[in-house]
Amino acid sequence: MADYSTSLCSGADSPPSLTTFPAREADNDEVLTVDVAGFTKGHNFCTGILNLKKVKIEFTRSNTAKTLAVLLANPPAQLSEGVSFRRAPTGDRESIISLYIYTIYMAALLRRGLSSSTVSRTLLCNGVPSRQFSSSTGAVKFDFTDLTRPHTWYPIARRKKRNVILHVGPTNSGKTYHALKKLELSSSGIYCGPLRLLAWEVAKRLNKAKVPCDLITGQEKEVVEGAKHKAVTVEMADVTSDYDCAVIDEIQMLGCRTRGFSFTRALLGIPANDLHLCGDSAAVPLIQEILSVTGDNVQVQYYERLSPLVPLKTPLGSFSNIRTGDCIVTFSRHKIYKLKRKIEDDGKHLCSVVYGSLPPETRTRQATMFNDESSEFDVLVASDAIGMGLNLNISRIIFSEMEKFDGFEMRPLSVPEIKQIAGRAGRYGSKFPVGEVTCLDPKDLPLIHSSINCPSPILESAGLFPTFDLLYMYSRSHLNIGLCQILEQFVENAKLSANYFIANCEEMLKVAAVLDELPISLHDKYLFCLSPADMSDEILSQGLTQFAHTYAKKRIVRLREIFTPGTLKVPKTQTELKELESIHKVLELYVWLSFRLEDSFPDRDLASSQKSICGMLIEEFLERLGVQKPMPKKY
Ligand SMILES: Nc1ncnc2c1ncn2[C@@H]1O[C@H](COP(=O)(O)OP(=O)(O)OP(=O)(O)O)[C@@H](O)[C@H]1O
Repeated sequence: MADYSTSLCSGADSPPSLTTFPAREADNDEVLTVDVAGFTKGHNFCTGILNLKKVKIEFTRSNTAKTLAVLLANPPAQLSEGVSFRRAPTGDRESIISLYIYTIYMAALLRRGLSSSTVSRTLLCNGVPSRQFSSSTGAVKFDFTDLTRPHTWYPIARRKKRNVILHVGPTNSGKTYHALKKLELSSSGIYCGPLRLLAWEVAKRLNKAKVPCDLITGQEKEVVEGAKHKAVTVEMADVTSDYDCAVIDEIQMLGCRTRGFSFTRALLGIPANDLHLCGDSAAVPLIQEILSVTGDNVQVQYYERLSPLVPLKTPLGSFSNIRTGDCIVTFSRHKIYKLKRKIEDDGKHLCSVVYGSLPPETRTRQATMFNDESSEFDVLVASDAIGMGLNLNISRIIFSEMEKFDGFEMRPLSVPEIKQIAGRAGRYGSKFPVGEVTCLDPKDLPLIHSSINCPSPILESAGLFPTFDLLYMYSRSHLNIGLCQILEQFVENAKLSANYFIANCEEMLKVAAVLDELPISLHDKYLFCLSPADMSDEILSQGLTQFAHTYAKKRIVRLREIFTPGTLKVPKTQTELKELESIHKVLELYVWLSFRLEDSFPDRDLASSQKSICGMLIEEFLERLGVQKPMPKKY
C-alpha cells in the first residue's frame, strides 16, 4: 500500500552545500601560492585570487588555453560557510566545482594547522589532494568520512556566541507565536520551517505586519524589495549571512531519518545573534548536548497547551455520529476517498480532504473550505499531512487506524505522531477551543489515552549527511566508482559521535543508480539526488529519468519534449487523479531543477503554469466528487 500521508520528505528541497570541512581558524593572514596546473585532469584554471577569511590563496601558472567563458551561469560570490572569492573564478562546471572543493580543502588544511608550504608541497607532489599528508610535525591523516565534529563545519556561526532559546511544549501552546514575535521585531532574520506551507504562512504574516520578507523554497523564490527577512524551507537555510534573529520550527525533526540532517545543519550553522528553536521538549537534552561544544548560550522556555485536549472515553460508534468540525484520520489515499464517500453517502456532510501528495496549494484550499463556516464542506478526512502547516478548526480528531506505511514498512504510529495529530483538535481562539480525540476501533482507545498523557520519548541523536565536497574528495581517492557506490561506502564508513546518526539515503541511492549510467558530472548527479523525487512513484521516476537522460545528451531539457501543454484534463477516476498528482510532481521537479540548472531547464514559467493547472483540475475533481449527491439542509 502506498503512503499518502504527509511524508515529511514531500517538498524536500536541499541545496547542495559545498562546505563541510572541520575548520580551525588560521592565526595570521597567510599567503599561499599554489600551482594548480594538472590539478584536475584535463582542466586548467585561469589565475584567480581567492580570499579565505584570513587565509589568502593565490593560484598561479595557469594555462589559460581553454579558459573558459563562464562556468556557472551565476558563480556564487560567496562560496559558503566563510569562504569567498574576491572575484568569481571561471572555467567549465567541473573545473569550477573542483576549484571550490580544492579551495575549501586547502582552507581546511590550513585551519588544521598545516603550514602553507607543507600544503603547497603536497599539492605540487600530488596534483590531487590525497587522503594522507605529512607535515614537519609528523603524519597528518585526513579522513573524509570523519563526521565527528560537525560544529566545526560552520566557522561563521562559531565566531558568534549565539543566544539559543528553545521554545518547547505541546502543540497549540504558542511556541511559534512567541518566536515569530521576536523575528518580527528583529532588524534582520530568517524563519526555517519543515514545509513550504509554513514558510508561505510566515512570509505572508511578516509582509502583512510591514516587515518585508522574501520567500525561498526549493520551488520558488519571491523577493520583496528591501527585505531583510526571509522565510525558507529548512533545506534552504542560509548559513553564510549574519542575522539578528533566526527561528527553526519543529526542531524535533532533527531526529527524522531522511530530513534530520537539514535541521542539524540549520541548528549548527545559522549565524544569528538570537536563535529560536520551536518544538517538542523531547529534543531538549540532545540539543543541549549538541550545543555544549559550540560556545552558545542556551536557555529553555517551557509552554503549556493554550486550550484543553480531551481524549474521549468512547469510540465514535456509528458514522451517523459524525458532526461538523470532525476530522477522520487515515493513512492511505484509497482509504481517504473511501471514508469521504461513506460519510457523504449519509447525506449530512461534505468532506474536504488533505493528504501529502495533493499539491500544497490544493491542501490549503481544502483546509480553507473546511474552516469556512459558510461552506458545506464541514468534515475533514485527512492523513497526518494535517500534523503541520495548516490552520484548521477541528473540534474532534477521530483515528480510523493506528498504523501507517512509512515508505519502508507498515508500523504503529509513534507517541509523538499520535500527539502531533491529536493536538490539531481545539485551536486556541477558534470556534472549537476544546479539542477532543477518539477512534473508530474501541481497542485503539487505550493507546490514544496513554500517548496523549505521556511525554514523547527523548530524542537520542540528530541526522547528518555528507555534503558534496566531502563526497567529492572521497571520490578523488576512490576512482572509477559511481555515486551510488560512493554513497554506500561513505555511509558504511562514516564516523559519528553518539549525538548523530547518518541520514537514510535509500531514495538517493535509487536516483544515483539511474544517474550512474549517464555521462554527467558528480556534482550534477548529487544535485539530481537531492531533488524531491520519489522513485516509488512510477510517473515521477520516469520523469526524473527522462530529464537526466536528456540533460546528459543535450544539456538542455525542454519541457515540451516530455509534456504537451493543453492535454491536462479533469480526472474522472481515482487512477486518473493519482496520475495527475504525479504529473504535478514531475512539473515541480522541473521547476526545482530550473532553479539549480537554470540554463539547462529554461521552461520554468511553462512548468509553473502547468503545475497550477494541475492543481485546479485536481480541485475540480474533488469538488465534483463532493456534489454528486443532492445535499439536504445542514443541521
Ligand atoms: N499570546 C497569543 N495571543 C494570540 N494568539 C496566540 C497567542 N499564542 C498563540 N496564539 C495563537 O494560537 C495558535 C497556536 O499557537 P502556535 O502555532 O504558536 O502554537 P505552537 O505551540 O507552535 O503549536 P504547533 O506545535 O502546533 O505549531 C496560533 O493560531 C497562534 O496565533
